[in-house]
Amino acid sequence: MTYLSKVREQNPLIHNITNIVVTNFTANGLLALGASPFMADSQEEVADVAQMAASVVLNIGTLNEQVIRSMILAGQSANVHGTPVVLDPVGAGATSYRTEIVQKLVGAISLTALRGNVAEVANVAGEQWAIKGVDAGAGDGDAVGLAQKAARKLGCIVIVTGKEDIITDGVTTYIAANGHPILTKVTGTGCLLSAVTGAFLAVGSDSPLEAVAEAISFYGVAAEIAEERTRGQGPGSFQIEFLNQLSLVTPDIYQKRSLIKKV
Ligand SMILES: Nc1ncnc2c1ncn2[C@@H]1O[C@H](COP(=O)(O)OP(=O)(O)O)[C@@H](O)[C@H]1O
Ligand SMILES: Cc1ncsc1CCOP(=O)(O)O
Ligand SMILES: [Mg+2]
Repeated sequence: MTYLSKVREQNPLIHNITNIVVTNFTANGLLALGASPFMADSQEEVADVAQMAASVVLNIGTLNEQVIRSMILAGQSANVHGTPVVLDPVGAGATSYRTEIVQKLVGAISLTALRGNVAEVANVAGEQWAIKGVDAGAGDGDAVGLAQKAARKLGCIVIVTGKEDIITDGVTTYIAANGHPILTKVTGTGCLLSAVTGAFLAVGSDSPLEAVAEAISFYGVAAEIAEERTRGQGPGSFQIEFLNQLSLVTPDIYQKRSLIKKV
């Protein structure tokens, strides 16, 4: 059985503390997938929401001091209850504030997975890489080596996304090749992927690395099909069709199209 079918069967509750740019898109993407989104960031309730959730996804896209406190409360509540925690370090390294806050979060919370572009993951792991705002800058270093090093250093699964996606726990590494560059023309596709990773982890406690690898590969397959169906129409049509495909891609279609390999 695929983790995709488990997500659709179990409809896991995903607690998101995310940014103001992508909140609606993330909630709709999780619903399309078959998960149950809960966006909650008040300090007064985040520990309770994290306790009832099957997974907690923290995203630093639009930070403020209140939200940081909420992330720590939610993350620690998840840790106490053995609930997976995913961190998306949006823009880490773009400003010294973001760099400092990410270090505070990784010091206070035990992460299950970290998902970012190569520049963000490099910054979290204390390595050098160019960054441009919330996007990875130019760079042609060893992304696989960087991901593995980051996973070992942080003690969690690391997902580095880009043209190809790298998924590693520092020992076993997968490379996923599905996807399409048009994903970079829709804001929040990285953020939604971090939330989708949370949904697969929620049903994948038997084998978290394989659940994450499937999440990433599935997402790329859905994007490819959406692009094929909206070719020439631009990112707006793609965005809508992508949501459709998150709900329509079956385990069978996924398995036929998935291009993922262990390296
Ligand atoms: N050049 C590319 N070709 C194909 N897919 C891409 C490309 N760049 C990014 N993606 C895909 O876009 C999604 C978001 O990744 P990315 O752009 O790295 O994250 P972020 O938006 O957080 O910077 C992932 O599914 C990734 O595989
Ligand atoms: C544009 C922007 N600015 C702050 S958060 C954000 C969204 C980033 O989303 P993603 O990393 O998924 O492209
Ligand atoms: Mg991002």
